[in-house]
Amino acid sequence: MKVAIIGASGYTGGELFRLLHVHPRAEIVCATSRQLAGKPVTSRHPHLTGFTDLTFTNPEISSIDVDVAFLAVPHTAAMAYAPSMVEQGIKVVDLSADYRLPKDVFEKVYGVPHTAYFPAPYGLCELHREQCKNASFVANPGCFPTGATLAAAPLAERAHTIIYDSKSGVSGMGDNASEGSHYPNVGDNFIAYKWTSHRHLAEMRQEIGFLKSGAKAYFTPHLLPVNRGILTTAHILLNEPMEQREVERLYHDYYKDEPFVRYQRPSLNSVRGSNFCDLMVEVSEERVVVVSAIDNLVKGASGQAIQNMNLMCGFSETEGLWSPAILP
Ligand SMILES: NC(=O)C1=CN([C@@H]2O[C@H](COP(=O)(O)OP(=O)(O)OC[C@H]3O[C@@H](n4cnc5c(N)ncnc54)[C@H](OP(=O)(O)O)[C@@H]3O)[C@@H](O)[C@H]2O)C=CC1
Ligand SMILES: CC(=O)N[C@@H](CCC(=O)OP(=O)(O)O)C(=O)O
Repeated sequence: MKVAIIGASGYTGGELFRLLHVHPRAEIVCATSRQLAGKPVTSRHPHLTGFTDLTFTNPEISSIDVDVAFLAVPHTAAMAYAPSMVEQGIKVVDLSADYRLPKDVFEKVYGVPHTAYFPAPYGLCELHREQCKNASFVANPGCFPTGATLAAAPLAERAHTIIYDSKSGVSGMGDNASEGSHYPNVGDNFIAYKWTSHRHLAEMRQEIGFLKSGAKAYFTPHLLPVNRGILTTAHILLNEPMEQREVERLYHDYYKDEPFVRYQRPSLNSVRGSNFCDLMVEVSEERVVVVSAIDNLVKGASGQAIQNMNLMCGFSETEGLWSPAILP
């Protein structure tokens, strides 16, 4: 498969390169960056030296001849590319938020008009696998909703309230420097942000609805002084109390055929660089605490995007992704 990465100079673009290099069926032939057009990809991504001779090009999509494209561009930018690429017969995985929500919800949450809306499967593979198989376009989920929804899914139907408390590494902000990502403001520090109003809450609530749960969901994100990873503590308040063993069995059964969900004590170290989501439960009367860990750039973005590409193209879901995490 010939592959294009639109937005290849960013973090998720660089991670797509690293992961696709070992994918047996993918060859990256196009990597775009408007600011770095004409420069070698390795000038931005030295980790790729020896693995690619490509130079960045401008995203002139009418002349791109590929089978698959990843849109690794900021939200509101993807809608400028998605419709015409799909029309050209290219299979597209969009890493941005542009097609994750219905049009009216997107416009409310993101505060901008959606100028090129069409409905798309939501690419949380464990929940929406059938819609993603053979699809020509998939909206890859947000990083926080991925870890949070996987933590809550098996119990959602039995809950009346779900509170997600998440901590993210700084690469979740992308590679644009800002006051919030400035080292002295992040290193040796720990903050909550958008305490009650983060845009990912809409995706989390959408998935709770998909799971036929009437539970109310709430979300507070925090910024951890690490590069990669998201640890989510989901407090799930049940309609009826359950025993520890019963909840454990429920989680084991729910995820028994899922290659990328592991039932074990979660930590960022155990998932870093991998496409795994690790999770574990502890029950106290009506409250179940589920903790999940993912790498925001892999299962939270580029790895899950490749998992979706595999589904869309009829490949084995683990192809190119079956590797363990990197230890510190
Ligand atoms: N970082 C993360 O953990 C996650 C990110 N995502 C989403 O993935 C997408 C990419 O994120 P990330 O890699 O972190 O972002 P970065 O800011 O690191 O990179 C963005 C890339 O998009 C390009 N770009 C920016 N504007 C446009 C435009 N209008 N048209 C074409 N290309 C453009 C940039 O290059 P240039 O400006 O030179 O063209 C750059 O290559 C975003 O939508 C993000 O929300 C999703 C899950 C997790
Ligand atoms: C740490 C950090 O800033 N994280 C980002 C979310 C990361 C992400 O990729 O979300 P989208 O895919 O929806 O853009 C944030 O809170 O907005």
